[in-house]
Amino acid sequence: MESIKTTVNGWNIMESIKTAVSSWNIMESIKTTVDGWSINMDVLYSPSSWPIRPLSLVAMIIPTYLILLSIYRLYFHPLAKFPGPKLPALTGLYEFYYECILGGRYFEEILRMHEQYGPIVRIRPDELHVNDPDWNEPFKISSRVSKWHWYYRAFGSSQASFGTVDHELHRIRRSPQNPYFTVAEVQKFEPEIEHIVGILCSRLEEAKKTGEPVNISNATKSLATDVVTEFAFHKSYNLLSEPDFAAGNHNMTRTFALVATWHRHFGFILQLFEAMPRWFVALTDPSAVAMLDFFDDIENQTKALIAKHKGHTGKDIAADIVQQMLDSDMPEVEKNTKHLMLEVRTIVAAGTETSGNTLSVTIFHLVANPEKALRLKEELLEAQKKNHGVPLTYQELLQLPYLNAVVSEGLRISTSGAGRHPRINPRSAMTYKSWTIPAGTPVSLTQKFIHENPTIFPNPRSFSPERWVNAADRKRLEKYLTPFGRGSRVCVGMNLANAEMYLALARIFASFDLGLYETNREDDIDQYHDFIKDFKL
Ligand code: HEM
Repeated sequence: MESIKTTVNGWNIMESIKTAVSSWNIMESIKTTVDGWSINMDVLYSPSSWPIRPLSLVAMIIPTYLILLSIYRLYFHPLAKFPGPKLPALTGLYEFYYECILGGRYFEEILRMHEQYGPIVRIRPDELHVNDPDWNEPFKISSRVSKWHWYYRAFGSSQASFGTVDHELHRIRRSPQNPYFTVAEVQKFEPEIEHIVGILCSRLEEAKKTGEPVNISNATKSLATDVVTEFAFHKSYNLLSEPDFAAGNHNMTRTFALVATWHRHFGFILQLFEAMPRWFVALTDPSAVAMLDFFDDIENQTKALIAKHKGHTGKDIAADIVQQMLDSDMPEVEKNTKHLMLEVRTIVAAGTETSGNTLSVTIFHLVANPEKALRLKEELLEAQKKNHGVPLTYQELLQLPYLNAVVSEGLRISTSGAGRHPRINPRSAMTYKSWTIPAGTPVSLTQKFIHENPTIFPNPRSFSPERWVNAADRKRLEKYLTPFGRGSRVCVGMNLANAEMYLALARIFASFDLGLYETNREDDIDQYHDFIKDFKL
């Protein structure tokens, strides 16, 4: 055996291997670099038995490694003492099956685990989930928690505020956007929302004349897309004018949710899609092409706006979200085209299916409960009459108790983001009851579970605006109604989403009597998939 000269961090690797396989021939030495370390590594092989010896070494090492890893995860891992089934504690493949193979359905399995093991459960080898509506520690702003990169990379936006991991960096990226999304800014935008809602109403009017059914889900998602694109960069995509309400675009968003889940697990799927020729992507899924076209379009819009604002130094009211970020005190390094483009893409993507889905689910429940739709209509018409026939503004609509109750109940029952929201405290341990969650552990909560908790919201599957009408009840329940998330990562677009909801519901239900057409709750409304994949597949 030749001499071996390999030392990394003082540990003589090859000396150890030599001892272990001293009967083997060592024939060759190659020079390789690992993490910047130059290592003279001798390659082990026996020419007479190649490749049997290396293969048998691999065949020996892999099972040994897996057995040791399993023992570690089950008995010695810092999370080993937490309750939960053995399989998800052993391997992330358990979650992979529910998320990637079944398409975002792990939330149902997590709920089942809680039913069996209690309020805190180990749902992956390295992740805990808590189902307790009163536990807010990971969302307290003072906790300065991070997001979990592995989970949020699914959305391909770790450079945008949504997917930014670190709390402090998130503050730097988010603060410049906040002034653009205030209640006051949204109120200024009210005429544009009115205009876009008007387009939807005229499409409904046409359908009333022709008797054609309207796919309200695609219609409301088009409305949300038109509103958010008009709001962000004053160029409505005008999907409401598409004959089929741009059904392909909305399929594309659902495709994205599935691609995103695979991307979370493998980390390269989105880049792979982006690098593939379009014709090849079309072979796998035509709606994925639409997704890539959408990415390109947002990139082009952002570049055009950057060019338009070049040289502008004003700190006055921003003309669009790109100018808002360019004019802000955000460090220059954050103002590069890629970062701005990812922010715009995230804002548009986050503001379409969410608002559209909430609106269509709310409309469904009103139409499925005609007495509630009638109560809403009467409230709206009465208020309008008192206002001398002039339709109420957003601010005036906010004063209507039943409409308020309908919006709250719609937000509760739709919970358009069904997925979990993992947070990490990298600095210190978190405490849940008698449990100490080690620093650095991803711990998740799922808003949908709180919104459907029968002790807080009795009969949670029933659409009941009435539970919000009494002021004392509303005060007690509002604490648990957090469809827009919590803490420093709360939805930046919530004021816009609220304005859309109030204005669209008010105009639609004051003017139309809708009925259901080939729609049932089980197949068309209930949420079977994580995040935005709302329909049963
Ligand atoms: C009913 C409609 C909406 C719902 C239910 C909703 C829900 C949420 C939730 C739950 C989060 C937090 C996610 C997390 O913690 O991981 C969030 C964040 C976000 N939402 Fe919304 N959203 C809605 C509408 C909108 C709209 C209209 C926009 C854009 C105008 C928008 C843009 C965003 C962005 C950019 C974030 C990331 C915020 C950050 O981390 O700084 N959302 N949304």
